[in-house]
Amino acid sequence: KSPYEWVEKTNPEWEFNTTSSHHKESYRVIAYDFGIKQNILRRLTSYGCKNTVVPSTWPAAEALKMNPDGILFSNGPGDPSAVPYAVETVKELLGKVPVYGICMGHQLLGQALGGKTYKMKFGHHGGNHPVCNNRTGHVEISAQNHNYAVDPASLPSGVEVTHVNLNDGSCAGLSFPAMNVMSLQYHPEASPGSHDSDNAFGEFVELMKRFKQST
Ligand SMILES: NC(=O)CC[C@H](N)C(=O)O
Repeated sequence: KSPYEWVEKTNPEWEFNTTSSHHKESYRVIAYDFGIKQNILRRLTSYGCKNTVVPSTWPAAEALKMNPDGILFSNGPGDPSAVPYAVETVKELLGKVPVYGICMGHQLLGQALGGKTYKMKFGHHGGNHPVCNNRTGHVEISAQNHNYAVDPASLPSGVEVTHVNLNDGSCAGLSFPAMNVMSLQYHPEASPGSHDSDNAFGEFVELMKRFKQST
């Protein structure tokens, strides 16, 4: 119900990505909690971020007063088109600081950028969904758990589909460089894995770094 700090990293015994701790700078992340998975917070912390979790209803203006280097919109259950208050909050934050959406957060970002979401026939559930990372051309095996998706055809120009689910061609990730936006429809933080997309947290750190250097 009120903001709190998160300081726990992935347990060193279970750390699988030896490069995550190479990020020298520490960035301040405000994480909007729509039903947040603790492992998202552990991965952000392992990548050197200092995280404050805020309730889903936290006003955008209050979040900005906390001087974030970046904002995370978390996963969460239910129909993303049924939470217009959250889309409004995301809209207010767009362009102000780098943002990263995971699952529900990705769907809220899609709507805030002008797109629409739809209910999938069966949804994606399980730990073995192949996703094409269009930027690298690599296939990443991913853990997924969603019943709704962003319709790429509804997105305005400038918004890039960065990841595609290879089972059905649906949108699995977005980027809008003009506003320092990145998002994934699935779970890069999945524990026990797959860990193929873990580096997305590193990309978020790089986004925050570039933004900080440019301001
Ligand atoms: N894991 C999630 O965040 C789920 C996203 C969304 N509520 C869906 O079912 O599509």
